[in-house]
Amino acid sequence: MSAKILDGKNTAATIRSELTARVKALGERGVVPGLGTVLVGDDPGSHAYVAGKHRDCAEVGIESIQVELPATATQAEVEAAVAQLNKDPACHGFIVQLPLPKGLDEERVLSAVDPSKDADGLHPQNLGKLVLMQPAPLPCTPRGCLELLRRYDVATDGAELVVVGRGVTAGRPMGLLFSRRSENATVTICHTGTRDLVGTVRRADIVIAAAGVPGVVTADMIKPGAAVLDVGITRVVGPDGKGRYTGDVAPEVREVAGYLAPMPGGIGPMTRAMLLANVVEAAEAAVTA
Ligand SMILES: Nc1nc(=O)c2c([nH]1)NC[C@@H]1CN(c3ccc(C(=O)N[C@@H](CCC(=O)O)C(=O)O)cc3)C=[N+]21
Repeated sequence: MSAKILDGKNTAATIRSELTARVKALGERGVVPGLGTVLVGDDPGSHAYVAGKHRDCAEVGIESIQVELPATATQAEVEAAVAQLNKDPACHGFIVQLPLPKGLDEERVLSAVDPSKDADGLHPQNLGKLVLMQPAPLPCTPRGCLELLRRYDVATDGAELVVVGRGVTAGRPMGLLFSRRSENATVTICHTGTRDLVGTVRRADIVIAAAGVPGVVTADMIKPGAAVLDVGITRVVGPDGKGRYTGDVAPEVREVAGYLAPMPGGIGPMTRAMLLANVVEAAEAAVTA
């Protein structure tokens, strides 16, 4: 039996149509939500991702504010771009596309973002609020995983949930989100120091693969019927010289898992949809403030 596909592409389209209605309601109150992006350098992957985000904005009626800087930009120049979006009233939320070119201090740049405009949910203050379980914009990838599981009625309450990867944008906040009382999963985070990766992942009812290591989650690690979400996305250059993307989940997993959020078509589109949701929510908060 092949896994039921958790279709992030379709679900994200549904979410965008729901957001379109909320953007229309904001428009009737004279507010057009705006998403800003700061893109530094010429990494082709980053350019493609940012272009996708602006396409999504156009579909939903969110205004796009794009700031592009050359790979040679200094720390001060990047921080000046952040300061400009912080004070731009048309921008309700923005992101600094990661990774930044070498030599730039990512943490300092992210700390410079106005926490109320942090569409990525990655500002230290908002990550702190996630620990404290206070209301704040949530990191888009964990929120996308949660939303996808909810919409397919995959229960998290009491589930053994194993995250592979401890990165700041996905793995680490994932554990915090799913261990909340409202999600109620028992969370384990695996990483390069994990002694028994196979045995640990095999206990999981829900596996979230977010290591950024192609194929690290293999079929022998999956308890039959488990839900598997592929969050990994690594650009690899094939023998033909063309770049393509690979997930963290090996293809054979599909035959063992009960549910699979594939890459592509799974968490990537959901991540983008949650970015839009964070911007719409920031604009709604600005109206009611
Ligand atoms: N500040 C910041 N915020 C991010 O959210 C962020 C980032 N930096 N840096 C890079 C990673 C990666 N990321 C992806 C989002 C969507 C897809 C996506 O939509 N992927 C499609 C395939 C590609 C496509 O069709 O365009 C899919 O999985 O179906 C991929 C990757 C966000 N990131």
